[in-house]
Amino acid sequence: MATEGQVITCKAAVAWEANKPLVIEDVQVAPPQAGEVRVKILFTALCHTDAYTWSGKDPEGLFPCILGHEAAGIVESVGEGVTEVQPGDHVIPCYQAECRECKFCKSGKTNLCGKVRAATGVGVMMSDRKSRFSINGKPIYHFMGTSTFSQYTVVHDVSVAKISPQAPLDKVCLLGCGVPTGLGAVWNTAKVEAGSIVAVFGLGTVGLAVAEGAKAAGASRIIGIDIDSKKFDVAKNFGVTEFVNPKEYDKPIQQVIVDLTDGGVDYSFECIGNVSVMRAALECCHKGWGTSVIVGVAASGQEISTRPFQLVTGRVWKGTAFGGFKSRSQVPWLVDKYMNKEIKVDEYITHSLTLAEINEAFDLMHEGGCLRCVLSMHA
Ligand SMILES: NC(=O)c1ccc[n+]([C@@H]2O[C@H](COP(=O)([O-])OP(=O)(O)OC[C@H]3O[C@@H](n4cnc5c(N)ncnc54)[C@H](O)[C@@H]3O)[C@@H](O)[C@H]2O)c1
Ligand SMILES: N[C@@H](CCC(=O)N[C@@H](CSCO)C(=O)NCC(=O)O)C(=O)O
Ligand SMILES: [Zn+2]
Ligand SMILES: [Zn+2]
Repeated sequence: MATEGQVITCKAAVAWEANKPLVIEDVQVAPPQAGEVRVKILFTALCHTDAYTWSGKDPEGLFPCILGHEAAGIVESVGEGVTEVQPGDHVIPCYQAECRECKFCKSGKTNLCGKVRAATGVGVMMSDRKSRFSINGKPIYHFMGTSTFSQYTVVHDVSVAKISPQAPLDKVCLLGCGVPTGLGAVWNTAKVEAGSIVAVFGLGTVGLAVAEGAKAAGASRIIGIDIDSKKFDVAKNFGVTEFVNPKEYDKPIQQVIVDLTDGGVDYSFECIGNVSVMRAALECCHKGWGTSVIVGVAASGQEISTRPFQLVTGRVWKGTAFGGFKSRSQVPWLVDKYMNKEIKVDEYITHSLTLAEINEAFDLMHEGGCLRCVLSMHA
């Protein structure tokens, strides 16, 4: 049955309130308006940022909402004026938009885009500042401009990357967030050179992708730091050469790393979202040139600190969103790299469940053995 122009009623996981179990509801999804695309989501993974917003600690977290931002699907219909995708195209929704026209996109200095950010931060679509999701007339907020925990979602046309129709959607959904973030933190933000010594704090999906990116960049040592020693076996497969568990030392972890590396690392990456670890990650960098990249998302109200002397003496503190990748231009390229076996994706998928099992999937995420859990949306 043709659905174009019609309201679609489908299943979605609704976060009614912070920290309360998600509820699978029948949700009405309005047709896409001008500049919008309605996507049938086939697979979505869970990322820690979904859990962060769900926890109520995200200043941009509005309820009720439909979370989810690491997914893949097929375009169902497009609104007026949409030219770059059409029904049937295989796509990855992109929480970091790329309009190619705004001050940010034209700067050549950042992957951040300003076109729809103000709307996506408050859970609505840009054209009329309204949601396309509702339940019996009650609006449900969008999330990150993607809301992929729904069988159908509506996104801005600047927030969708068209990918190879050959790519397996149950795998490449991961290229919507965690894996590109880690790879890009190394390749785009830090620009790690061959021979570098790298420290990775946090060996979840993002940290492991940092390790993978650092290995590809030719790093000579990749030191993985995690409070869960079970992570090390897996981490070796992603390029980590040495493992440090801070719990096994009395001295501060930055001192441990400095002692291990004759003065500090060339590059460090914080992939946890813990502001104390962010400080340690900066302070374990080598005097004169060491660069630390903040990747983890810390809760509202948290602040970073260090002695300014750390920066005066040449250390550099940076951050990255989506690894600095320009989403619409580079996600298709990442998909092709995966298809050519140049980057890992399958190895990050430890669990597969269905949309109906989403609360179990979040429980799994908080257990050490889970990297990414992929949900089949129409099973
Ligand atoms: N900047 C971005 O664009 C971006 C994109 C995706 C995810 N993120 C963020 O990156 C972070 C990591 O995401 P993930 O999915 O890999 O998370 P994860 O929870 O799977 O991994 C975090 C790891 O850190 C370890 N850890 C926790 N506390 C620690 C400590 N004090 N010292 C050392 N290790 C510790 C955990 O054992 C775990 O292995 C999250 O904060 C997420 O929100 C940011
Ligand atoms: N709303 C949060 C911001 C969270 C955040 O920093 N998000 C990252 C992506 S995390 C993906 O897992 C990001 O891209 N930030 C840049 C942006 O949002 O434009 C808060 O306010 O704390
Ligand atoms: Zn994410
Ligand atoms: Zn832009």
